Amino acid sequence: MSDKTEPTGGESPRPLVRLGGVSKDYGTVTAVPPLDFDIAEGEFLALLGPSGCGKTTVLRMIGGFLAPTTGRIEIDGEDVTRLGPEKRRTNMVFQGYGLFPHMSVRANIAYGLQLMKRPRAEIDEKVARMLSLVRLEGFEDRMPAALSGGQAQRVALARALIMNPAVLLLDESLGALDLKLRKSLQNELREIHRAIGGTFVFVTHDQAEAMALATRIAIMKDGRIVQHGTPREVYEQPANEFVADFIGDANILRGTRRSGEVIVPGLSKLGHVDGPDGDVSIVVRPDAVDLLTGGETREFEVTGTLTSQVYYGTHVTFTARLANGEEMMVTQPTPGGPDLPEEGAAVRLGWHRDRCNAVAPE
Ligand SMILES: Nc1ncnc2c1ncn2[C@@H]1O[C@H](COP(=O)(O)OP(=O)(O)OP(=O)(O)O)[C@@H](O)[C@H]1O
Repeated sequence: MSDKTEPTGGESPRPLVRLGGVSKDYGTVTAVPPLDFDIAEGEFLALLGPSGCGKTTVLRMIGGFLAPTTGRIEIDGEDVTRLGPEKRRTNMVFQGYGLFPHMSVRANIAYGLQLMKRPRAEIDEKVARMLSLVRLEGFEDRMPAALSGGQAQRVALARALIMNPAVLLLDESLGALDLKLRKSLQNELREIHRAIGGTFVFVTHDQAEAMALATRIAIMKDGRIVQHGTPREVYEQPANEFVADFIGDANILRGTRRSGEVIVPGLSKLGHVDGPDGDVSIVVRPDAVDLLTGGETREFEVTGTLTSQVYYGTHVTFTARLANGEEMMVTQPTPGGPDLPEEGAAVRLGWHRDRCNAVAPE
């Protein structure tokens, strides 16, 4: 898997941000080894990965808050590698929002245009437009201390967007909010992205948030982008065990493949999936596994003992201990028919070949 996005032809969107061999060392520690990556105009890109994987470092280099150790950054065809944040057509929303506490909502939002000495009428008109975009009409005279977390976040967003940046950078900016507010702001952010058609780059370690917001997700590990694609692509076709495990829940069965047959120690012959001989891991999502109660068969099947069962109303989750001692997670829509098997019952589980992936083991 390459971490380079090559334009594939006339139809692919124009790259707006181009990172060419961009790396960052902190002293003797390489946080980001040389990275080649393009961000297309209009996309909502999530940089996703565990703590310390280098996502904030990449975001800050794009924004001009950190100078790369090597490489070149282009925005809209312009080499910005040596330009500071104020000279770039980027704008960053920080996690703590960074609102000026002694200024009203209106003054906070107007600040950038005021610095540029734009005419009063233009500022008033744009502030009004922003207040409407982030649904804060009527809040213009409030001071930041009198705002909720979600309102402060929206002011920070308006303050960044009023500058009409080519790229809006968001640094875990929903991180400080409670779950319910986060969800409603995720919806708003998505709507705002759609309404203005801008290019957003968002840093998060929360895979559910990345799935909810992004048009494309770049998954990072140890400073490298290990896979990028739409939320659906990275969920359904993870490139390796790390991605499978990081995005959603995954059952991972490690074994070997000979002439396409996958053999997992302790289990009988598992199934067939084309590919080269050698070590292989089969990744299957809990929602792809079926509990086989009748005579039905699947291309992949295992047997085990039901160890737990949780009823969630819309769906049920099971855990089964397989013959090799490993656990398998299963999620099923709540069946309307017969009773569910009891804990301790022998179960047969199976899935279709096109619902699993063979990936290289870690
Ligand atoms: N100023 C610094 N000096 C030395 N090392 C640093 C510095 N800033 C970051 N690092 C290291 O560089 C690596 C990448 O850090 P970075 O903040 O980009 O990760 P991250 O993925 O954004 O993590 P988090 O989600 O925890 O913010 C980490 O190992 C971190 O410890």
